[in-house]
Amino acid sequence: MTVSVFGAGAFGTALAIALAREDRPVTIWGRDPYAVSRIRDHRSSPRLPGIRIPTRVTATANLDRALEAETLLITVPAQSLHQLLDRIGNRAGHARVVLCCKGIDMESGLGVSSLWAKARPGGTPPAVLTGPSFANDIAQGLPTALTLACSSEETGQALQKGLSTSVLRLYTTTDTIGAELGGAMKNVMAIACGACIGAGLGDSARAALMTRGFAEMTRLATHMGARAETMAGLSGLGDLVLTCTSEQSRNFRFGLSLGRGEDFDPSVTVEGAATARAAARVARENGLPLPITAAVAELTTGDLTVRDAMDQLLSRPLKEE
Ligand SMILES: NC(=O)C1=CN([C@@H]2O[C@H](COP(=O)(O)OP(=O)(O)OC[C@H]3O[C@@H](n4cnc5c(N)ncnc54)[C@H](OP(=O)(O)O)[C@@H]3O)[C@@H](O)[C@H]2O)C=CC1
Ligand SMILES: O=C(CO)COP(=O)(O)O
Repeated sequence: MTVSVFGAGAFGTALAIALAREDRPVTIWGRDPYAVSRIRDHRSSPRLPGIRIPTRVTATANLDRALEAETLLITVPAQSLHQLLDRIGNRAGHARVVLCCKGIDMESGLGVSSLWAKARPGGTPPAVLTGPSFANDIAQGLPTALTLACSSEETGQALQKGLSTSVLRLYTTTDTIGAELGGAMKNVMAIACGACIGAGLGDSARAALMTRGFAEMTRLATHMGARAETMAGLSGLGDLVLTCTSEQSRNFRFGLSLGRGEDFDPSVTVEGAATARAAARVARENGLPLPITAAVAELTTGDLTVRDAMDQLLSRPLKEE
């Protein structure tokens, strides 16, 4: 199976490295010719410091060449997906598409697979690859387990076989909506948990946010047609645990900076900020109570302080769990 990765960032490069280590042919497409030449000529990426990219990884800025692969892994941030879709146009042909981005599109309020399907009516629905995995861990060859979601069981199994490696273990599901919303919403909860720890509110408060955040993720996802059990898997609970407890997470670190009142580098990809706003809007429109998500949305726009967010959440009416 030939694979092209679209997006020369941390995650795309890490996946390419994992496949190349097992002698699978893989090409990275990047929009920035400098980033591409750095991979091609120097075998390194500033987003994966200290990692050497195997020579079996090919890098190109030529979109048509990358689109010749049988499987296309899309690894740009969720808010950039519509731009990439416009750029690809109808040139993806019959390739199998696997979306690896974690977010809800701000403009449409759609998850990434729904956004792709809307832009390609009648086309083969894309698969989703998501779950607990830091790019740096994958690039180092550390053991990782992910969810490969595909509405077609047969295609899902073929992708599982083609993309698993001896240390990257893929589990299949047909619930693409559950998988993608779990991956999107755990970033929102990681910002909340980072803010909580940054403001010195303690580990008990973080555990409460993770648990009630998980309830919100499940409420939103099941409303959108997902299965509740998907949320308890790698793509939901698994990624929630990883991202809410590790300073390797950019979303968690962004939350920490909010809690500490510190600046955060705006060039760093923090998917949970836009996703919180998109999800809060979807929730309002559908009458779904997502109080943590709403608070994170307002925290990221500066409309709420961490202290006010805490007071707001604690003063909600008492209820059954
Ligand atoms: N990093 C991680 O540990 C993991 C990340 N993910 C997910 O993967 C996705 C990508 O994250 P990650 O790789 O870390 O992000 P990075 O910030 O490291 O890289 C993003 C890449 O996408 C490129 N890009 C952005 N917009 C466009 C566009 N419109 N067209 C083409 N390329 C574009 C950037 O190019 P340029 O440099 O030119 O801006 C850059 O190469 C996110 O949704 C993230 O949640 C999932 C699991 C783990
Ligand atoms: O998705 C991830 C881990 O599964 C990466 O998290 P961050 O985007 O917060 O770094």
